[in-house]
Amino acid sequence: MTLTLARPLARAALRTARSVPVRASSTSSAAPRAVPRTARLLAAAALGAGATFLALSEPAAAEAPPHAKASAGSIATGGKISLAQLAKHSHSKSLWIAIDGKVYDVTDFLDRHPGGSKILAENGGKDVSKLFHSIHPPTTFDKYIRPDQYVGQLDEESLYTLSKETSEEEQRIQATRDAMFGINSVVSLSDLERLAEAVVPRHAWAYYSTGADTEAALGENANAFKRVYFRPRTMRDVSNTDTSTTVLGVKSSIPVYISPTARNGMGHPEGEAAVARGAGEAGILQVLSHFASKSLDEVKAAAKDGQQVGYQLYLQPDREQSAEAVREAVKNGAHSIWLTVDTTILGKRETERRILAQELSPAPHGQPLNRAPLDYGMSEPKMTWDDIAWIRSLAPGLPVVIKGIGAWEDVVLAYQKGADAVVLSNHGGRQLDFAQPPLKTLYDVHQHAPDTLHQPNFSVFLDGGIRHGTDVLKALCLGAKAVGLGRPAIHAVSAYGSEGVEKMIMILQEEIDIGMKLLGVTSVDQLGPEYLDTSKL
Ligand code: HEM
Ligand SMILES: Cc1cc2nc3c(=O)[nH]c(=O)nc-3n(C[C@H](O)[C@H](O)[C@H](O)COP(=O)(O)O)c2cc1C
Repeated sequence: MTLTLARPLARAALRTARSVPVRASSTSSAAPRAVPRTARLLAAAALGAGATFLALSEPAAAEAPPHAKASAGSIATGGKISLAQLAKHSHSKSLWIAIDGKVYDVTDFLDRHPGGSKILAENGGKDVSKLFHSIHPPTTFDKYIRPDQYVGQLDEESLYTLSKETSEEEQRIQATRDAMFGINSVVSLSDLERLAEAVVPRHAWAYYSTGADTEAALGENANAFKRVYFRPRTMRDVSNTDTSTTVLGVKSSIPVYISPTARNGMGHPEGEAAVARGAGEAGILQVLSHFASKSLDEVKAAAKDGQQVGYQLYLQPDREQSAEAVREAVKNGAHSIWLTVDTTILGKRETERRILAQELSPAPHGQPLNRAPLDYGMSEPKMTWDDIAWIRSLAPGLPVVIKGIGAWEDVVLAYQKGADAVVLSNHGGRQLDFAQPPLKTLYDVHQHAPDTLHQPNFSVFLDGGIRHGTDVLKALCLGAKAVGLGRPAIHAVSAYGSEGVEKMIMILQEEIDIGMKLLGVTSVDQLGPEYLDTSKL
Protein backbone atom coordinates (compact mmCIF):
# COMPACT_ATOMS: atom_id res chain seq x y z
CA MET A 1 0.00 0.00 0.00
CA THR A 2 1.31 3.43 -0.87
CA LEU A 3 1.59 5.44 2.29
CA THR A 4 3.61 8.31 0.94
CA LEU A 5 0.83 10.78 1.66
CA ALA A 6 -0.82 8.89 4.49
CA ARG A 7 1.99 9.08 7.00
CA PRO A 8 2.89 12.76 6.58
CA LEU A 9 -0.81 13.58 6.79
CA ALA A 10 -1.27 11.58 9.95
CA ARG A 11 1.78 13.20 11.49
CA ALA A 12 0.63 16.63 10.41
CA ALA A 13 -2.73 15.97 12.02
CA LEU A 14 -1.05 15.06 15.28
CA ARG A 15 1.22 18.08 15.11
CA THR A 16 -1.61 20.52 14.57
CA ALA A 17 -3.67 18.86 17.23
CA ARG A 18 -0.92 19.21 19.78
CA SER A 19 -0.82 22.92 19.22
CA VAL A 20 -4.42 23.02 20.40
CA PRO A 21 -6.11 20.99 23.09
CA VAL A 22 -3.90 17.92 23.21
CA ARG A 23 -2.17 17.19 26.49
CA ALA A 24 1.53 17.89 26.16
CA SER A 25 2.38 15.22 28.71
CA SER A 26 0.80 12.56 26.53
CA THR A 27 2.41 13.42 23.27
CA SER A 28 4.57 10.36 23.25
CA SER A 29 1.51 8.14 23.44
CA ALA A 30 -0.01 10.08 20.56
CA ALA A 31 2.58 8.79 18.12
CA PRO A 32 1.26 6.04 15.86
CA ARG A 33 2.42 2.68 17.17
CA ALA A 34 4.26 0.23 14.97
CA VAL A 35 1.73 -2.05 13.37
CA PRO A 36 2.43 -5.40 11.74
CA ARG A 37 2.19 -5.58 7.99
CA THR A 38 -0.80 -7.94 8.18
CA ALA A 39 -2.72 -5.41 10.23
CA ARG A 40 -1.90 -2.76 7.64
CA LEU A 41 -3.21 -4.99 4.92
CA LEU A 42 -6.38 -5.68 6.87
CA ALA A 43 -6.79 -1.96 7.31
CA ALA A 44 -6.31 -1.57 3.59
CA ALA A 45 -8.96 -4.16 2.96
CA ALA A 46 -11.68 -2.19 4.68
CA LEU A 47 -12.28 0.12 1.76
CA GLY A 48 -10.96 -1.78 -1.18
CA ALA A 49 -7.64 -0.68 0.22
CA GLY A 50 -6.43 1.68 2.84
CA ALA A 51 -9.36 3.25 4.55
CA THR A 52 -10.72 2.31 7.91
CA PHE A 53 -13.51 3.74 9.94
CA LEU A 54 -13.65 4.63 13.55
CA ALA A 55 -14.87 1.60 15.47
CA LEU A 56 -18.62 1.77 15.06
CA SER A 57 -20.10 -1.55 15.89
CA GLU A 58 -18.26 -4.64 16.88
CA PRO A 59 -19.29 -7.62 14.81
CA ALA A 60 -21.47 -9.44 17.29
CA ALA A 61 -22.47 -13.04 17.52
CA ALA A 62 -26.00 -11.71 17.47
CA GLU A 63 -28.98 -13.90 16.96
CA ALA A 64 -29.91 -14.57 13.39
CA PRO A 65 -32.22 -11.97 11.84
CA PRO A 66 -35.92 -12.88 11.71
CA HIS A 67 -35.80 -13.52 8.00
CA ALA A 68 -32.91 -15.95 8.37
CA LYS A 69 -35.14 -18.76 9.51
CA ALA A 70 -37.30 -18.44 6.45
CA SER A 71 -34.31 -18.47 4.17
CA ALA A 72 -31.99 -20.93 5.87
CA GLY A 73 -30.92 -23.49 3.42
CA SER A 74 -32.10 -21.71 0.31
CA ILE A 75 -28.62 -20.73 -0.89
CA ALA A 76 -27.02 -21.49 2.13
CA THR A 77 -24.64 -23.57 3.98
CA GLY A 78 -27.01 -23.56 6.92
CA GLY A 79 -23.96 -23.91 9.19
CA LYS A 80 -21.53 -21.28 10.37
CA ILE A 81 -19.13 -19.63 7.98
CA SER A 82 -15.46 -18.91 8.50
CA LEU A 83 -13.62 -15.83 7.26
CA ALA A 84 -11.72 -18.12 4.88
CA GLN A 85 -14.97 -19.41 3.37
CA LEU A 86 -16.29 -15.87 3.13
CA ALA A 87 -13.14 -14.79 1.31
CA LYS A 88 -13.76 -17.31 -1.46
CA HIS A 89 -16.90 -15.41 -2.50
CA SER A 90 -15.18 -12.26 -3.63
CA HIS A 91 -15.92 -12.22 -7.36
CA SER A 92 -18.82 -11.03 -9.47
CA LYS A 93 -20.18 -14.57 -9.95
CA SER A 94 -20.49 -15.10 -6.21
CA LEU A 95 -20.19 -12.05 -4.00
CA TRP A 96 -20.72 -12.39 -0.26
CA ILE A 97 -20.26 -9.79 2.46
CA ALA A 98 -20.52 -10.00 6.24
CA ILE A 99 -22.30 -7.34 8.27
CA ASP A 100 -22.57 -7.64 12.07
CA GLY A 101 -21.60 -11.28 11.98
CA LYS A 102 -24.12 -12.24 9.30
CA VAL A 103 -23.21 -13.21 5.78
CA TYR A 104 -25.22 -12.12 2.75
CA ASP A 105 -25.03 -13.02 -0.91
CA VAL A 106 -25.07 -9.70 -2.80
CA THR A 107 -24.16 -11.05 -6.23
CA ASP A 108 -27.37 -9.88 -7.86
CA PHE A 109 -27.20 -6.56 -5.99
CA LEU A 110 -23.83 -5.66 -7.49
CA ASP A 111 -25.18 -3.76 -10.48
CA ARG A 112 -28.04 -2.25 -8.51
CA HIS A 113 -26.02 -0.89 -5.56
CA PRO A 114 -26.82 2.86 -5.47
CA GLY A 115 -23.29 3.62 -4.32
CA GLY A 116 -21.88 1.89 -7.44
CA SER A 117 -20.75 -1.64 -8.21
CA LYS A 118 -17.03 -0.88 -7.85
CA ILE A 119 -16.97 -0.36 -4.11
CA LEU A 120 -19.15 -3.38 -3.48
CA ALA A 121 -17.03 -5.58 -5.75
CA GLU A 122 -13.85 -4.45 -3.99
CA ASN A 123 -15.27 -5.46 -0.65
CA GLY A 124 -16.68 -8.84 -1.62
CA GLY A 125 -15.61 -11.70 0.60
CA LYS A 126 -14.99 -9.41 3.58
CA ASP A 127 -16.52 -8.21 6.80
CA VAL A 128 -17.80 -4.71 5.95
CA SER A 129 -19.64 -3.87 9.18
CA LYS A 130 -17.77 -0.71 10.08
CA LEU A 131 -17.80 0.64 6.57
CA PHE A 132 -21.45 -0.23 5.98
CA HIS A 133 -22.71 1.40 9.18
CA SER A 134 -20.69 4.54 8.73
CA ILE A 135 -22.27 5.21 5.33
CA HIS A 136 -25.77 3.75 5.44
CA PRO A 137 -28.64 4.38 7.82
CA PRO A 138 -29.93 1.11 9.30
CA THR A 139 -33.16 1.32 7.32
CA THR A 140 -31.15 0.87 4.10
CA PHE A 141 -30.64 -2.80 4.67
CA ASP A 142 -34.21 -4.00 4.80
CA LYS A 143 -35.16 -1.79 1.88
CA TYR A 144 -32.68 -3.41 -0.49
CA ILE A 145 -31.77 -6.87 0.75
CA ARG A 146 -34.22 -9.78 0.47
CA PRO A 147 -34.47 -12.43 3.19
CA ASP A 148 -33.29 -15.13 0.78
CA GLN A 149 -29.93 -13.33 0.42
CA TYR A 150 -28.98 -14.29 3.98
CA VAL A 151 -26.42 -17.08 3.85
CA GLY A 152 -25.57 -17.75 7.47
CA GLN A 153 -23.57 -16.58 10.46
CA LEU A 154 -19.84 -16.20 10.90
CA ASP A 155 -18.34 -18.77 13.21
CA GLU A 156 -17.11 -17.93 16.69
CA GLU A 157 -13.43 -17.91 15.77
CA SER A 158 -14.02 -15.46 12.94
CA LEU A 159 -16.04 -13.20 15.20
CA TYR A 160 -13.24 -13.28 17.75
CA THR A 161 -10.65 -12.48 15.10
CA LEU A 162 -12.69 -9.55 13.84
CA SER A 163 -13.28 -8.19 17.31
CA LYS A 164 -9.50 -8.11 17.91
CA GLU A 165 -8.70 -6.42 14.65
CA THR A 166 -7.55 -2.88 15.11
CA SER A 167 -6.05 -1.20 12.15
CA GLU A 168 -3.10 1.16 12.25
CA GLU A 169 -5.51 3.97 11.56
CA GLU A 170 -7.76 3.02 14.46
CA GLN A 171 -4.74 2.86 16.76
CA ARG A 172 -3.59 6.27 15.61
CA ILE A 173 -7.03 7.70 16.25
CA GLN A 174 -7.31 6.12 19.68
CA ALA A 175 -3.87 7.39 20.68
CA THR A 176 -4.80 10.89 19.57
CA ARG A 177 -8.09 10.78 21.43
CA ASP A 178 -6.28 9.61 24.56
CA ALA A 179 -4.01 12.64 24.29
CA MET A 180 -6.75 15.22 23.85
CA PHE A 181 -7.41 17.87 26.47
CA GLY A 182 -10.92 18.18 27.84
CA ILE A 183 -13.59 20.05 25.95
CA ASN A 184 -13.24 23.22 28.00
CA SER A 185 -9.85 23.84 26.47
CA VAL A 186 -11.56 24.50 23.15
CA VAL A 187 -11.99 28.23 22.60
CA SER A 188 -12.76 28.59 18.90
CA LEU A 189 -14.25 26.74 15.96
CA SER A 190 -10.77 26.41 14.48
CA ASP A 191 -9.68 24.45 17.56
CA LEU A 192 -12.46 21.98 16.80
CA GLU A 193 -11.36 21.78 13.18
CA ARG A 194 -7.76 20.92 14.09
CA LEU A 195 -8.91 18.31 16.56
CA ALA A 196 -11.30 16.75 14.06
CA GLU A 197 -8.54 16.46 11.50
CA ALA A 198 -6.51 14.53 14.05
CA VAL A 199 -9.23 12.13 15.16
CA VAL A 200 -11.16 11.18 12.02
CA PRO A 201 -9.96 8.51 9.60
CA ARG A 202 -7.86 9.84 6.77
CA HIS A 203 -10.35 9.15 4.00
CA ALA A 204 -13.12 10.75 6.08
CA TRP A 205 -11.04 13.90 6.43
CA ALA A 206 -10.48 13.87 2.68
CA TYR A 207 -14.25 13.72 2.17
CA TYR A 208 -15.09 16.35 4.77
CA SER A 209 -12.41 18.87 3.92
CA THR A 210 -12.27 18.68 0.15
CA GLY A 211 -13.33 21.49 -2.16
CA ALA A 212 -13.68 21.38 -5.94
CA ASP A 213 -10.77 21.84 -8.39
CA THR A 214 -8.35 24.50 -7.08
CA GLU A 215 -10.42 24.96 -3.91
CA ALA A 216 -10.59 28.69 -4.66
CA ALA A 217 -14.32 28.80 -3.88
CA LEU A 218 -13.74 26.94 -0.63
CA GLY A 219 -11.08 29.42 0.49
CA GLU A 220 -12.93 32.50 -0.73
CA ASN A 221 -16.07 31.63 1.24
CA ALA A 222 -14.22 32.40 4.46
CA ASN A 223 -11.97 35.09 2.97
CA ALA A 224 -14.93 37.18 1.82
CA PHE A 225 -15.85 37.80 5.45
CA LYS A 226 -12.37 39.19 6.04
CA ARG A 227 -12.93 41.85 3.40
CA VAL A 228 -15.92 43.34 5.20
CA TYR A 229 -15.33 45.71 8.12
CA PHE A 230 -17.55 46.92 10.93
CA ARG A 231 -18.55 50.51 11.64
CA PRO A 232 -19.29 50.14 15.36
CA ARG A 233 -21.46 52.67 17.20
CA THR A 234 -20.78 53.53 20.78
CA MET A 235 -22.20 55.22 23.91
CA ARG A 236 -25.32 53.07 23.80
CA ASP A 237 -26.69 50.95 26.63
CA VAL A 238 -25.82 47.40 25.65
CA SER A 239 -26.05 45.85 29.10
CA ASN A 240 -28.83 43.49 27.93
CA THR A 241 -28.40 41.81 24.59
CA ASP A 242 -30.58 39.11 23.06
CA THR A 243 -28.96 36.85 20.46
CA SER A 244 -32.11 34.84 19.74
CA THR A 245 -34.34 34.83 16.67
CA THR A 246 -36.70 32.53 14.81
CA VAL A 247 -35.68 30.39 11.84
CA LEU A 248 -38.67 29.37 9.70
CA GLY A 249 -40.86 29.74 12.76
CA VAL A 250 -38.51 27.78 15.05
CA LYS A 251 -37.21 29.61 18.11
CA SER A 252 -33.43 29.68 17.92
CA SER A 253 -30.91 30.75 20.55
CA ILE A 254 -28.72 32.31 17.85
CA PRO A 255 -29.35 33.12 14.15
CA VAL A 256 -27.58 29.92 13.13
CA TYR A 257 -28.70 26.44 12.02
CA ILE A 258 -26.89 23.23 11.13
CA SER A 259 -26.56 22.78 7.35
CA PRO A 260 -27.09 19.28 5.97
CA THR A 261 -23.88 17.30 5.57
CA ALA A 262 -23.67 13.67 4.48
CA ARG A 263 -22.02 10.80 6.33
CA ASN A 264 -21.46 12.28 9.79
CA GLY A 265 -21.06 8.66 10.93
CA MET A 266 -17.59 8.52 9.45
CA GLY A 267 -16.36 10.98 12.10
CA HIS A 268 -18.41 9.81 15.08
CA PRO A 269 -20.39 6.61 15.63
CA GLU A 270 -23.49 8.53 16.73
CA GLY A 271 -23.22 10.85 13.73
CA GLU A 272 -26.29 12.98 13.11
CA ALA A 273 -28.02 11.66 16.24
CA ALA A 274 -25.26 13.26 18.33
CA VAL A 275 -25.63 16.46 16.31
CA ALA A 276 -29.34 16.42 17.15
CA ARG A 277 -28.62 16.14 20.87
CA GLY A 278 -26.14 19.01 20.76
CA ALA A 279 -28.40 21.19 18.64
CA GLY A 280 -31.34 20.41 20.93
CA GLU A 281 -29.41 21.35 24.08
CA ALA A 282 -28.25 24.61 22.54
CA GLY A 283 -31.60 25.36 20.89
CA ILE A 284 -30.94 25.56 17.15
CA LEU A 285 -32.43 23.90 14.07
CA GLN A 286 -30.65 20.96 12.43
CA VAL A 287 -31.16 20.04 8.78
CA LEU A 288 -30.56 16.35 8.07
CA SER A 289 -28.83 15.36 4.83
CA HIS A 290 -30.41 13.07 2.25
CA PHE A 291 -27.22 11.03 2.62
CA ALA A 292 -27.01 11.11 6.40
CA SER A 293 -25.55 8.13 8.24
CA LYS A 294 -28.65 8.12 10.49
CA SER A 295 -32.26 8.06 9.40
CA LEU A 296 -34.64 10.88 10.28
CA ASP A 297 -36.38 8.42 12.54
CA GLU A 298 -33.21 7.82 14.58
CA VAL A 299 -32.39 11.50 14.67
CA LYS A 300 -35.87 12.39 15.90
CA ALA A 301 -35.54 9.69 18.55
CA ALA A 302 -32.31 11.34 19.77
CA ALA A 303 -33.87 14.81 19.68
CA LYS A 304 -35.77 16.45 22.51
CA ASP A 305 -39.55 16.56 22.62
CA GLY A 306 -40.70 19.20 20.20
CA GLN A 307 -37.22 19.71 18.71
CA GLN A 308 -37.45 20.42 14.98
CA VAL A 309 -35.34 18.78 12.27
CA GLY A 310 -35.41 19.78 8.60
CA TYR A 311 -34.91 17.22 5.83
CA GLN A 312 -32.68 17.88 2.81
CA LEU A 313 -33.51 16.29 -0.51
CA TYR A 314 -31.41 15.58 -3.58
CA LEU A 315 -33.99 15.20 -6.33
CA GLN A 316 -33.38 11.89 -8.13
CA PRO A 317 -34.05 11.10 -11.80
CA ASP A 318 -36.48 8.49 -10.51
CA ARG A 319 -39.12 10.96 -9.38
CA GLU A 320 -41.13 8.33 -7.56
CA GLN A 321 -38.10 7.53 -5.40
CA SER A 322 -37.84 11.21 -4.44
CA ALA A 323 -41.56 11.46 -3.82
CA GLU A 324 -41.30 8.47 -1.49
CA ALA A 325 -38.34 10.05 0.34
CA VAL A 326 -40.33 13.25 0.92
CA ARG A 327 -43.44 11.36 2.04
CA GLU A 328 -41.35 9.36 4.49
CA ALA A 329 -39.70 12.53 5.81
CA VAL A 330 -43.14 14.07 6.33
CA LYS A 331 -44.33 10.90 8.07
CA ASN A 332 -41.29 10.99 10.35
CA GLY A 333 -41.99 14.56 11.40
CA ALA A 334 -39.65 16.64 9.23
CA HIS A 335 -40.04 20.32 9.97
CA SER A 336 -39.19 21.51 6.45
CA ILE A 337 -37.92 20.27 3.08
CA TRP A 338 -34.60 21.70 1.85
CA LEU A 339 -34.14 21.02 -1.86
CA THR A 340 -30.49 21.21 -2.88
CA VAL A 341 -30.11 22.65 -6.38
CA ASP A 342 -26.37 23.12 -6.90
CA THR A 343 -25.54 19.47 -7.55
CA THR A 344 -26.83 18.61 -11.02
CA ILE A 345 -23.54 16.76 -11.26
CA LEU A 346 -20.90 16.05 -8.63
CA GLY A 347 -18.09 18.61 -8.53
CA LYS A 348 -14.53 17.47 -9.21
CA ARG A 349 -13.18 17.15 -5.69
CA GLU A 350 -9.48 16.74 -6.17
CA THR A 351 -8.27 16.42 -2.60
CA GLU A 352 -10.69 13.61 -1.96
CA ARG A 353 -10.04 11.89 -5.29
CA ARG A 354 -6.29 12.04 -4.84
CA ILE A 355 -6.29 10.41 -1.44
CA LEU A 356 -8.82 7.74 -2.35
CA ALA A 357 -7.06 7.01 -5.63
CA GLN A 358 -3.78 6.46 -3.82
CA GLU A 359 -5.44 4.13 -1.37
CA LEU A 360 -7.50 2.25 -3.90
CA SER A 361 -4.80 1.98 -6.57
CA PRO A 362 -1.54 1.30 -4.83
CA ALA A 363 0.15 -0.48 -7.75
CA PRO A 364 2.70 1.85 -9.34
CA HIS A 365 2.74 0.13 -12.73
CA GLY A 366 0.48 -1.68 -15.11
CA GLN A 367 -2.82 -0.07 -14.20
CA PRO A 368 -5.44 0.26 -16.92
CA LEU A 369 -6.15 3.92 -17.69
CA ASN A 370 -9.43 4.87 -16.06
CA ARG A 371 -11.70 7.69 -17.10
CA ALA A 372 -13.61 8.90 -14.04
CA PRO A 373 -17.28 8.63 -14.99
CA LEU A 374 -19.42 11.74 -14.58
CA ASP A 375 -21.33 11.25 -11.35
CA TYR A 376 -24.99 12.23 -11.57
CA GLY A 377 -25.71 10.38 -8.33
CA MET A 378 -26.56 13.43 -6.27
CA SER A 379 -29.26 15.09 -8.34
CA GLU A 380 -31.54 15.16 -11.29
CA PRO A 381 -30.04 17.24 -14.13
CA LYS A 382 -33.54 17.88 -15.51
CA MET A 383 -34.69 19.73 -12.39
CA THR A 384 -36.37 23.11 -13.09
CA TRP A 385 -38.09 25.86 -11.11
CA ASP A 386 -41.44 24.18 -11.72
CA ASP A 387 -40.36 21.34 -9.44
CA ILE A 388 -40.87 23.60 -6.42
CA ALA A 389 -44.64 23.26 -6.79
CA TRP A 390 -44.29 19.48 -7.06
CA ILE A 391 -42.21 19.25 -3.88
CA ARG A 392 -44.70 21.47 -2.12
CA SER A 393 -47.57 19.20 -3.15
CA LEU A 394 -45.75 16.26 -1.52
CA ALA A 395 -45.24 18.08 1.77
CA PRO A 396 -48.34 20.20 2.28
CA GLY A 397 -47.92 22.88 4.91
CA LEU A 398 -44.16 22.38 5.32
CA PRO A 399 -41.73 25.16 4.44
CA VAL A 400 -39.81 24.48 1.21
CA VAL A 401 -36.27 25.87 1.12
CA ILE A 402 -34.16 26.09 -2.05
CA LYS A 403 -30.52 25.47 -1.12
CA GLY A 404 -27.58 26.35 -3.35
CA ILE A 405 -28.36 29.75 -4.91
CA GLY A 406 -25.36 31.57 -6.39
CA ALA A 407 -26.82 34.61 -8.18
CA TRP A 408 -29.29 37.28 -7.04
CA GLU A 409 -31.54 36.68 -10.08
CA ASP A 410 -32.26 33.16 -8.79
CA VAL A 411 -33.33 34.54 -5.43
CA VAL A 412 -35.99 36.54 -7.26
CA LEU A 413 -37.08 33.46 -9.21
CA ALA A 414 -37.29 31.31 -6.09
CA TYR A 415 -39.44 33.96 -4.46
CA GLN A 416 -41.70 34.19 -7.51
CA LYS A 417 -42.00 30.39 -7.71
CA GLY A 418 -43.27 30.17 -4.16
CA ALA A 419 -40.27 28.98 -2.12
CA ASP A 420 -40.39 29.86 1.58
CA ALA A 421 -36.67 30.48 1.78
CA VAL A 422 -33.40 30.22 -0.09
CA VAL A 423 -29.88 29.39 1.02
CA LEU A 424 -27.18 31.39 -0.73
CA SER A 425 -24.52 28.71 -0.96
CA ASN A 426 -21.88 27.18 -3.21
CA HIS A 427 -22.04 23.90 -1.29
CA GLY A 428 -19.04 24.82 0.81
CA GLY A 429 -16.91 25.21 -2.35
CA ARG A 430 -17.40 21.54 -3.28
CA GLN A 431 -19.28 22.02 -6.55
CA LEU A 432 -18.47 24.79 -9.06
CA ASP A 433 -15.01 26.14 -8.29
CA PHE A 434 -14.89 29.97 -8.44
CA ALA A 435 -18.61 30.17 -7.74
CA GLN A 436 -18.66 33.48 -5.91
CA PRO A 437 -18.65 33.48 -2.11
CA PRO A 438 -22.18 33.42 -0.68
CA LEU A 439 -21.44 36.68 1.15
CA LYS A 440 -20.92 38.34 -2.26
CA THR A 441 -24.20 36.85 -3.53
CA LEU A 442 -25.90 38.29 -0.46
CA TYR A 443 -24.36 41.67 -1.18
CA ASP A 444 -25.70 41.45 -4.76
CA VAL A 445 -29.18 40.63 -3.43
CA HIS A 446 -28.92 43.60 -1.13
CA GLN A 447 -27.96 45.79 -4.12
CA HIS A 448 -30.30 44.44 -6.83
CA ALA A 449 -33.26 42.80 -5.11
CA PRO A 450 -33.44 44.30 -1.61
CA ASP A 451 -37.19 43.70 -1.38
CA THR A 452 -36.62 39.94 -1.20
CA LEU A 453 -34.77 40.52 2.07
CA HIS A 454 -37.75 42.11 3.75
CA GLN A 455 -40.66 39.80 2.98
CA PRO A 456 -42.63 38.41 5.93
CA ASN A 457 -43.01 34.96 4.35
CA PHE A 458 -39.64 34.61 2.65
CA SER A 459 -36.21 34.20 4.25
CA VAL A 460 -32.75 34.48 2.79
CA PHE A 461 -30.17 32.28 4.51
CA LEU A 462 -26.49 31.85 3.74
CA ASP A 463 -23.93 29.13 4.35
CA GLY A 464 -20.24 28.76 3.55
CA GLY A 465 -17.20 29.94 5.47
CA ILE A 466 -18.91 30.91 8.73
CA ARG A 467 -16.27 30.38 11.42
CA HIS A 468 -16.81 33.22 13.90
CA GLY A 469 -19.63 35.15 15.51
CA THR A 470 -18.54 38.23 13.59
CA ASP A 471 -19.20 36.35 10.31
CA VAL A 472 -22.75 35.70 11.49
CA LEU A 473 -23.21 39.37 12.33
CA LYS A 474 -21.92 40.52 8.93
CA ALA A 475 -24.35 38.25 7.10
CA LEU A 476 -27.24 39.49 9.23
CA CYS A 477 -26.24 43.12 8.65
CA LEU A 478 -26.59 42.46 4.90
CA GLY A 479 -30.07 40.99 5.32
CA ALA A 480 -29.67 37.23 5.92
CA LYS A 481 -32.18 35.92 8.48
CA ALA A 482 -29.81 33.18 9.66
CA VAL A 483 -26.69 31.32 8.57
CA GLY A 484 -25.85 27.63 8.27
CA LEU A 485 -22.82 25.73 9.52
CA GLY A 486 -21.58 22.79 7.47
CA ARG A 487 -18.05 21.67 8.30
CA PRO A 488 -17.91 23.26 11.77
CA ALA A 489 -20.69 20.94 12.94
CA ILE A 490 -18.87 17.93 11.47
CA HIS A 491 -15.68 18.99 13.24
CA ALA A 492 -17.50 19.47 16.52
CA VAL A 493 -19.31 16.13 16.45
CA SER A 494 -16.22 14.25 15.27
CA ALA A 495 -14.10 15.66 18.08
CA TYR A 496 -16.50 15.52 21.03
CA GLY A 497 -19.85 14.08 19.94
CA SER A 498 -23.00 15.91 21.05
CA GLU A 499 -21.05 17.95 23.63
CA GLY A 500 -18.83 19.21 20.85
CA VAL A 501 -21.87 20.49 18.96
CA GLU A 502 -23.22 22.15 22.08
CA LYS A 503 -19.82 23.68 22.75
CA MET A 504 -19.58 24.98 19.18
CA ILE A 505 -22.92 26.75 19.57
CA MET A 506 -21.90 28.14 22.99
CA ILE A 507 -18.73 29.58 21.43
CA LEU A 508 -20.69 31.21 18.62
CA GLN A 509 -23.30 32.56 21.02
CA GLU A 510 -20.59 34.19 23.13
CA GLU A 511 -18.90 35.65 20.05
CA ILE A 512 -22.21 36.97 18.70
CA ASP A 513 -23.03 38.48 22.07
CA ILE A 514 -19.64 40.19 22.38
CA GLY A 515 -19.89 41.40 18.77
CA MET A 516 -23.37 42.86 19.28
CA LYS A 517 -22.33 44.74 22.43
CA LEU A 518 -19.25 46.16 20.71
CA LEU A 519 -21.28 47.11 17.63
CA GLY A 520 -23.85 48.92 19.75
CA VAL A 521 -26.95 46.73 19.17
CA THR A 522 -29.04 44.80 21.64
CA SER A 523 -31.10 42.52 19.37
CA VAL A 524 -30.40 40.85 16.04
CA ASP A 525 -33.17 42.74 14.24
CA GLN A 526 -31.25 45.98 14.85
CA LEU A 527 -28.42 44.78 12.61
CA GLY A 528 -28.30 46.54 9.25
CA PRO A 529 -25.95 47.56 6.41
CA GLU A 530 -25.13 50.82 8.18
CA TYR A 531 -22.87 48.79 10.50
CA LEU A 532 -20.67 47.61 7.64
CA ASP A 533 -18.03 48.91 5.28
CA THR A 534 -18.37 46.68 2.21
CA SER A 535 -16.16 48.75 -0.08
CA LYS A 536 -13.48 46.01 -0.23
CA LEU A 537 -15.91 43.16 -0.91
C1 HEM B 1 -25.21 -5.00 1.10
C2 HEM B 1 -25.84 -4.08 1.51
C3 HEM B 1 -25.82 -2.69 0.98
C4 HEM B 1 -26.91 -1.97 0.69
C5 HEM B 1 -28.33 -2.43 0.84
C6 HEM B 1 -26.48 -0.67 0.24
C7 HEM B 1 -27.30 0.35 -0.14
C8 HEM B 1 -26.90 1.62 -0.50
C9 HEM B 1 -27.76 2.70 -0.82
C10 HEM B 1 -29.27 2.65 -0.80
C11 HEM B 1 -26.99 3.77 -1.12
C12 HEM B 1 -27.45 5.17 -1.53
C13 HEM B 1 -27.34 6.10 -0.37
C14 HEM B 1 -28.66 6.60 0.07
O1 HEM B 1 -29.60 6.65 -0.74
O2 HEM B 1 -28.75 6.92 1.27
C15 HEM B 1 -25.64 3.37 -0.98
C16 HEM B 1 -24.57 4.21 -1.18
C17 HEM B 1 -23.29 3.85 -0.93
N1 HEM B 1 -22.84 2.62 -0.50
FE1 HEM B 1 -23.97 0.98 -0.14
N2 HEM B 1 -25.12 -0.63 0.25
C18 HEM B 1 -24.67 -1.85 0.70
C19 HEM B 1 -23.37 -2.22 0.90
C20 HEM B 1 -22.31 -1.40 0.75
C21 HEM B 1 -20.97 -1.76 1.01
C22 HEM B 1 -20.53 -3.13 1.48
C23 HEM B 1 -20.21 -0.67 0.77
C24 HEM B 1 -18.75 -0.49 0.91
C25 HEM B 1 -17.95 -1.41 1.18
C26 HEM B 1 -21.07 0.40 0.36
C27 HEM B 1 -20.66 1.68 0.05
C28 HEM B 1 -21.49 2.69 -0.37
C29 HEM B 1 -21.06 4.02 -0.74
C30 HEM B 1 -19.62 4.54 -0.71
C31 HEM B 1 -22.18 4.73 -1.08
C32 HEM B 1 -22.22 6.18 -1.57
C33 HEM B 1 -22.58 7.07 -0.38
C34 HEM B 1 -22.61 8.55 -0.76
O3 HEM B 1 -22.46 8.91 -1.92
O4 HEM B 1 -22.77 9.35 0.18
N3 HEM B 1 -22.34 -0.09 0.35
N4 HEM B 1 -25.60 2.05 -0.61
C1 LIG C 1 -18.69 16.86 4.08
C2 LIG C 1 -19.81 17.66 3.53
C3 LIG C 1 -20.97 17.01 3.14
C4 LIG C 1 -22.03 17.75 2.64
N1 LIG C 1 -23.18 17.09 2.34
C5 LIG C 1 -24.24 17.80 1.91
C6 LIG C 1 -25.47 17.15 1.67
O1 LIG C 1 -25.61 15.95 1.85
N2 LIG C 1 -26.49 17.92 1.24
C7 LIG C 1 -26.38 19.28 1.03
O2 LIG C 1 -27.34 19.91 0.63
N3 LIG C 1 -25.23 19.91 1.27
C8 LIG C 1 -24.17 19.21 1.72
N4 LIG C 1 -23.01 19.86 2.00
C9 LIG C 1 -22.94 21.34 1.90
C10 LIG C 1 -23.35 21.99 3.23
O3 LIG C 1 -24.72 21.85 3.44
C11 LIG C 1 -23.05 23.48 3.24
O4 LIG C 1 -23.61 24.08 2.12
C12 LIG C 1 -21.55 23.80 3.31
O5 LIG C 1 -20.86 22.85 4.06
C13 LIG C 1 -21.36 25.17 3.92
O6 LIG C 1 -20.01 25.48 3.98
P1 LIG C 1 -19.12 25.33 5.31
O7 LIG C 1 -18.72 23.89 5.35
O8 LIG C 1 -18.00 26.24 5.09
O9 LIG C 1 -19.97 25.72 6.49
C14 LIG C 1 -21.92 19.15 2.49
C15 LIG C 1 -20.76 19.79 2.88
C16 LIG C 1 -19.71 19.07 3.40
C17 LIG C 1 -18.48 19.80 3.84
